[in-house]
Formats: sequence, C-alpha cells, structure tokens
Amino acid sequence: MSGNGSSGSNDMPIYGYRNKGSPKAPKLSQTEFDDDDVGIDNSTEKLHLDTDIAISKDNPHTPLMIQIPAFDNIQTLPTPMTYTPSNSSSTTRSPVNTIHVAKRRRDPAISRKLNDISNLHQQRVISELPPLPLGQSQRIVSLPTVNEEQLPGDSNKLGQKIVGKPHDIKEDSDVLEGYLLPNMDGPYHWRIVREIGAGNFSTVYLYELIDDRISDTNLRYVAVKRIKYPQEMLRGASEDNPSYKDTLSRFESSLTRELSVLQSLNHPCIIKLLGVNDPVFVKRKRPLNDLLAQSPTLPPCNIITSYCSGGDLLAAAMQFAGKLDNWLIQRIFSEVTLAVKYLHENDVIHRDLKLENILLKYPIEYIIREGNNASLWNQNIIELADFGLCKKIEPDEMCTARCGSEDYVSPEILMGVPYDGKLSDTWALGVILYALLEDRLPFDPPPNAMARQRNRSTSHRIARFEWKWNKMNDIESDAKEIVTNSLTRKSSRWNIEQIYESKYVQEIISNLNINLN
Ligand SMILES: Nc1ncnc2c1ncn2[C@@H]1O[C@H](COP(=O)(O)OP(=O)(O)OP(=O)(O)O)[C@@H](O)[C@H]1O
Repeated sequence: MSGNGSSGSNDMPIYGYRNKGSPKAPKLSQTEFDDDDVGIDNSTEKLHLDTDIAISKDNPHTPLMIQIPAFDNIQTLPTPMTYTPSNSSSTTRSPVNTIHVAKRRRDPAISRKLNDISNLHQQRVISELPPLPLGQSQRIVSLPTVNEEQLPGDSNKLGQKIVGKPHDIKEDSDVLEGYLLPNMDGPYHWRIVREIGAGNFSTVYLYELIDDRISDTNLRYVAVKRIKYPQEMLRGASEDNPSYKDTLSRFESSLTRELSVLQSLNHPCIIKLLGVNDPVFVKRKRPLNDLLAQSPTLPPCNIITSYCSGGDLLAAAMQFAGKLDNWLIQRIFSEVTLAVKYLHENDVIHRDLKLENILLKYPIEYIIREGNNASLWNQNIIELADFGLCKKIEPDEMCTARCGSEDYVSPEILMGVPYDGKLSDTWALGVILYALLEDRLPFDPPPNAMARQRNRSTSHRIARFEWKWNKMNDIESDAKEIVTNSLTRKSSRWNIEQIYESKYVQEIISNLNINLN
C-alpha cells in the first residue's frame, strides 16, 4: 500500500490531521441535546425524507446530483457543524440543537504551542503514548500485559511501593485515592506517571499502583480520566451565570450515564471501568449536587479504567501513514465489530465510534511483530473507549440527540431527524474501515479535487453520500463490501449483525480465540 501521497497532492490531510486555523469547538455530551429535549422542525424532516427518495436505487452511494434544492447551498443544512461560543471569552455551551464537533488532530508540536495559549485551552491535546522500547518487550516470553512491562522513563518508580498510609498519602497531589468496583472497596492508591491523552471533557493520565494491599496485576497500571468541568460550572452559581443550574444538571446526567453504562458492560474489547475516586459518583443519582451540598467547590472526578499501552488507533494509523498491514486492519476492525455487536445486543449505542476511541492494548510495533504468534490470537488487541455519548435505549427506540463527531456522523443525524442509533454506529464503522484502508477520511475533499469540491464542507459530502475509492479502486477486497454497505442510506445500510457475518470479519473471528463470556 502506498502512503497518502497516492493522491499526488501534498496538502491532502490524512484522518482529518490538519491545521485549519480556527480552533474546533468543544464537544458537547449527549445530554446537551437530551433526546427528549430536541425539537425537530418540519422543514428538517422534509429535507431528510426527500434525500432518501432522491438517491437513485441504481447508484445509491454517490449520486451525481441530489434533487434537493436546499442542498445546493450548504448553509441551508439544518445542523451547524461548528460551534462558535456566543461569547468568545468564555467556553459556554452550544445551543441545544447544535451538533457537537469532532476533535481534529493537529501536528503535536502545533498542539503543544496552542496549549500554551489560554483561550485555546479546550483544543484537543495530543499526548500520545510512545511505544514501549522494543528491547524491553523482547525480554518477555509470553504476550506482555501492561502490568508486566516497565514503562519508558519509569524505571526508578517500579518496585518502590509505598505501604498504604492514607493520611500521609492524601497530602501528595500526585497520588490518586480510588475505590474499586464492584463493591467500592478502598481507598487504594496510585501515583501519576504521565499524561496520556486528552479530549474536550477530560484529560487522561497513566497511574501506577503504590498500594501493596492489591495483588491483582490488572490494577498495577490504570488510565485515569480526569473530568474537566465546563467554565460555566466552574464559575459557580450567580446572577450573571443564569444557566449554571441547567449546565450542572445536564453535565451530571451525562457523567452518571457514562458511568452506569460502563458499569453494566463486560466485554474484552471494551474498556473496563475499574473504579472512581469517590464512591458517590457511582452510588448516587445526582453526585455533583450531593457533593456541592457539602462543599461549594466542584469535586474532582477521576474515572479509573483499564490502560491500553498502545494508545489510540488514529495515532497508530498516522504513525504508519497508510502502511498498516491488511491483516492488522482486518483484525482490528473485526474486534471493533465484536465490541459494537455486544453493545447493540445489549441495546447500547455508542454514538462516537472513531479512530481516536479505539485503543490498542499493546504498542503497535509489538502487535505487528507478534502477528503470527498464537498468543496474539488468544486475546483481544483493542478496547473500545469513550462512552461519553453512549445511550442505553429501548429496543427499536429512535434517538433525536444530534451528537457524534463531524467526520463520522451519519446523514440522518446531520439532518436532525429521529434516527436509529445502531445504524448510525454502523455508518461510523464504515468510516473507520474506509479510513484504515484508504489512509484518508471518506468525506474529506477527494484527492485532486477541484477548488469547488474542496470548498464544500464535510457535511455537504456526507449528506450527498459523496465518497469513492481511491487507493483501493483497483484492488479486490472483502472489506470493500462492508464500506459500501455501511456508507449508504439507512434503508439499505448493513446492521452490525450483517457486518459480523461478512466474509471479512468471519475470517478473523474463526481464528480468534478470545473468551467472550
Ligand atoms: N484507557 C486508556 N488507555 C490509553 N489511552 C487512553 C485511555 N483512555 C483514553 N486514552 C487517550 O486519551 C484520549 C482521550 O480520551 P477520551 O476520548 O476518553 O476523552 P474525552 O474527553 O471523552 O474525549 P472527547 O473529546 O472525544 O469526549 C483518547 O483518544 C486516548 O488517546
């Protein structure tokens, strides 16, 4: 496979890795647009219906022309894709029916600079996990787990356990006190190692256990997602902050929803919720309100999860710039399919499936090196993360919350009409697979695009199902039928069962020996 230079165009970004000048908006959690709250205006609904009718049955994916006058002008699309705070000095929320905006990656060096600029502090921070030194993993005979490995630059910390002395430890700001599920035992203690990632609503850190009361190796290294509260909440209740209460309650229900769904899940390919810094967060329905009743300052919220030392798939894919082996793409995609199948069978929709939210359990170099080793086929290599927009639905329930990430959002969510969350998830799976195969996002401007095409927005291309094969054009692959049947109108889109049954996925599943119970 060639790199993204296949287009012959140097300025083509891969995976939305670009610097567009103006910062992207913070992402809003689904409760910002509570499904019950969102009003759908009739004109929007009509647009949507017309769209489905307008797409020819012979050529359902890339209609030459869409017969909706409104779409000739992208500005008439009902869903604004970029959020501009009404007051640039504050990071206030989007209007209720604004879609949340994707985090787009910048060059890490640019991001670091930007992070120094205070008014851009909500911009996504790139702090990827450097792979483990190859020399270290060579010492390990069996497939390493993060618990067995020594982390780069961390040698002096390993082995130096601190015997639990809660009152001493509490004074150390680098130390996390955590309570473990299912019984909220604790507190136990971990020390910070480094920052490993950041989103709009959290910064994620790697922590190492320093409490010798715990022997479970899965708890030695953990990822800690530290929730960032919106400015509006940090400013506290006052007359000039009228939406404080509303923001608090929406934020709180989003947080408790993420935690309760995560608690209910148990699948190897899905991130594990291990604990929290305060049992209140999983025991109470309104934890923030309850804690604020005791103290006026917002309580820190730290979510303790399993740690994936390979970082996220976007970083890995970018590192390999279009040269990820086909078997690896097939393997990763099949495991994501298993995770989503499990979610959908349990009536949970994710709504934010994207490369950034697929985490690699091991450094990619290790996975590639051990590709043929049976030990790699006896366990999963990915975990699906970030359940901030997930929702437990009733069977066949339609959703109305307009949320997702710009490049991955389905046309029906874009239109703002009630949608089947499961089918919107499979649309996103199509985007993910296309991106891995083609080394670019399907709805970015096509390689060698004319200026007019380039100027069209991503949402315009999504609404028109405007994507095509480039690198893969002349290549036969079973993967292509999955993309073709995912990035299509919802009436003919594959559901997760169909993706699971496909030849491409079954080829992997039949060789995979992971315990799904
Ligand atoms: N368990 C983990 N192990 C390793 N890295 C992780 C883990 N959890 C998160 N990360 C890193 O941190 C990044 C941000 O995490 P996450 O997406 O959960 O945060 P977020 O604030 O919910 O983001 P968003 O803006 O999409 O809502 C991930 O893309 C990944 O790179």
